[in-house]
Amino acid sequence: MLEACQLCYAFPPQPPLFEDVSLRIEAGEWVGLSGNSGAGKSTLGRLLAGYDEPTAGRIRIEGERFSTKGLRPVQWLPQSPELAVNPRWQVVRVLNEAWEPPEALRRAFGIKSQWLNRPVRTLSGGELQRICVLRALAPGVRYLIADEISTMLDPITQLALWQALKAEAEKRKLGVLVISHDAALLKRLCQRRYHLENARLHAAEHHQLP
Ligand SMILES: Nc1ncnc2c1ncn2[C@@H]1O[C@H](COP(=O)(O)OP(=O)(O)OP(=O)(O)O)[C@@H](O)[C@H]1O
Repeated sequence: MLEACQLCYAFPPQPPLFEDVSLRIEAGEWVGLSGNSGAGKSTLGRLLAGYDEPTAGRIRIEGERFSTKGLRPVQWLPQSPELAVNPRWQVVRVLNEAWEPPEALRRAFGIKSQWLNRPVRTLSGGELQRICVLRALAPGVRYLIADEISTMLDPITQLALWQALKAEAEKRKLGVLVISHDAALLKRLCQRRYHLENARLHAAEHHQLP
């Protein structure tokens, strides 16, 4: 289980973004996170992945601290994938940075072989997002923070991405935190949902998958 206990965080001199924020994600569980723009969802995602330190509170996997050196067990997938890659690298180098995804998985994520030898900067945002999602599924990764990852995709590609990710996450018992403004998407994908508001996390009503 990925567990965050009583997290506090602020960007001084702004008022605290979080006060006593706690959440847990079980292995294999999909949890939703909503909140108004600026509420702090991405900041929370970065804290969970270990990119920043909370000013108070703790983040543990199975009760243990985890290393943020090398491959992170918690992967944060940001809304803007171009910020997470070296634009001069070829697509294949980015995709294979932590592991070599098999061809069947490349197909499942809609990644075309003809992209592989192109420079990353020549991909569209939606194409690059799929590369980054598959790159993050390296063995050893246990939790994903999917931060608005499908916003830039058309509805059909969006559905295909979530289906591919769902299938792979189930196979590997990955826990996933889906951050989105799309309430219908969160209801469809997530067993439990939280809403971030006024520095606190509120549990939304329980929702069974259809
Ligand atoms: N490095 C920083 N320095 C100062 N303020 C920051 C920094 N990063 C984020 N903020 C501020 O913290 C607040 C929360 O930002 P964050 O990106 O976490 O919000 P969000 O809920 O993900 O928003 P959105 O839905 O618009 O993506 C915002 O008011 C933002 O301007």
